[in-house]
Amino acid sequence: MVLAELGGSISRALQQMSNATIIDEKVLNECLNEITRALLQSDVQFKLVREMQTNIKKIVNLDDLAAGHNKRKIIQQAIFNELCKMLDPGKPSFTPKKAKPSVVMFVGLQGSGKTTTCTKYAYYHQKKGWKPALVCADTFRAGAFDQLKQNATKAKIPFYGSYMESDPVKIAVEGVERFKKENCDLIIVDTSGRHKQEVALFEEMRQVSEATNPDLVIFVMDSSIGQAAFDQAQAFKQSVAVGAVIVTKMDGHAKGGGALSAVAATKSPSYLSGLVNIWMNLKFLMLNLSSAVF
Ligand SMILES: Nc1nc2c(ncn2[C@@H]2O[C@H](COP(=O)(O)OP(=O)(O)OP(=O)(O)O)[C@@H](O)[C@H]2O)c(=O)[nH]1
Repeated sequence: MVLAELGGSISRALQQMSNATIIDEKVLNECLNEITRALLQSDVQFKLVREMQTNIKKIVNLDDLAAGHNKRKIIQQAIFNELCKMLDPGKPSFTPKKAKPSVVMFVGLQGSGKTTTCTKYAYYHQKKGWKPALVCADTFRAGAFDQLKQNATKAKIPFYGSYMESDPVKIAVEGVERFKKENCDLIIVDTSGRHKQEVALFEEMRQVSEATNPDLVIFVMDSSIGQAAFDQAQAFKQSVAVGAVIVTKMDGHAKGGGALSAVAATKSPSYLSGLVNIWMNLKFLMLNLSSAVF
């Protein structure tokens, strides 16, 4: 079930509950069962779903609610709060400020969507008045620089990279320095894809991070890996200071809920709570960057 469908199922369950003439235990249970089913179909961890159900039942004690209380509203609010709690790491993520240079480094598994998302992120901020720039520190994948260059050119965003240099640390430092001198206020460093078992590549990522001292490290994750995202997110978090998570490919995958809840479980301060907004804005870019991006 993709996220839009999950949203639809939850709304329908709440609507059915609201339409009931009398709100009793049976109606509440039916509504919770419907939501539980939808969350499990979206691959959300069973433990989280069960916790959510238990918490709502504790908050909404129908026997104790005196006549006159708006039971529908109380149930809706409790469900809303518990769903938000599932994705809320409890810490805000770093927010770049205009006219003050910020360095944002993108990390993640191979093919998770880092380069694509870097450009969307840069474009999104450019539209909001920032002066972004892109640095390609991916020296591992042939064609990575060309891909970033192509995307950046279409989006009219300055970029830096090299066909000759094989040291990503050197490229990242040079790019960041150059764009700081050019007064760019959002310098985005794209890195190679890597897996937690690739120790040398993890060390390289740590070095890029140490040399560029990013204000924010964004872990980009492909939603199709579902709950397996937890181990990977933990591994990245242990090597570099992951400060936000962007989940990609939510447009066509049934495991989006699993990926979201798994990443939330790592308690990274994240974009998760603002994900839908960011996603809507990024979708706009996809239309504009045409088939080169997708
Ligand atoms: N459907 C869909 N495809 C996406 C999305 N984000 C990226 N892709 C596609 O996924 C593929 C990999 O994306 P890249 O941006 O190259 O991934 P990457 O993480 O930079 O790849 P590496 O540098 O090799 O690790 C490309 O074909 C993208 O067009 C998304 O949100 N939805």
